[in-house]
Amino acid sequence: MSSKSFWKPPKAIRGGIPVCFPQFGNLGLLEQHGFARNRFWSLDEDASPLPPANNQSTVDLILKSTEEDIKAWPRGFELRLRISISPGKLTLIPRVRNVDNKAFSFMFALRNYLSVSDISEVRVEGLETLDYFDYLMNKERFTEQADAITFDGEVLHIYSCAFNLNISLLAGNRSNSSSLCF
Ligand SMILES: O=P(O)(O)OC[C@H]1O[C@@H](O)[C@H](O)[C@@H](O)[C@@H]1O
Repeated sequence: MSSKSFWKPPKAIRGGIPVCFPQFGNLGLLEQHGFARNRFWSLDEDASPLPPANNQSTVDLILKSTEEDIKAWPRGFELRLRISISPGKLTLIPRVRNVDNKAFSFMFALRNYLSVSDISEVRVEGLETLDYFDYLMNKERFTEQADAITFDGEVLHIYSCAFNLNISLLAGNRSNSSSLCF
């Protein structure tokens, strides 16, 4: 967590991996990025069986709709998050269960912060040819042309169809790189 982050409820702290649910950003009537990141989650006592452990430690968390949530968003849900850690790898597996008596749609995102020592040395690879909306340019749509994105100011792009991607964040040299798989 950055030393510049401070937590002043009801605003969420900026850092870690905020879980955006059931709304992303301000694309709805709820608070920014939905309420899930501002709730206390519980340990999931009823988690589905684990796949064979491969040198990894796992914790299962759950968030269930409360009466307060239902007033703002009238759907019955269970949101589960399995967090697994093994050497050099962090895996998060979210699952949403509808416990309502009707179908509902929702938005979900893991909006992770990454700590870098010098932003001018960072390159993000793996987004070439994807379409994106540039939120600093009136949400205009563009197609990514660059084989690597670098940063000399604020960048706020929302990429579409960024699934099954292996995005590399390179800071300085390749031995410092991280891969993000979606
Ligand atoms: O500060 P928050 O609520 O965690 O949001 C972080 C960012 O989330 C993005 O989705 C918004 O487009 C940004 O404007 C915002 O700064």
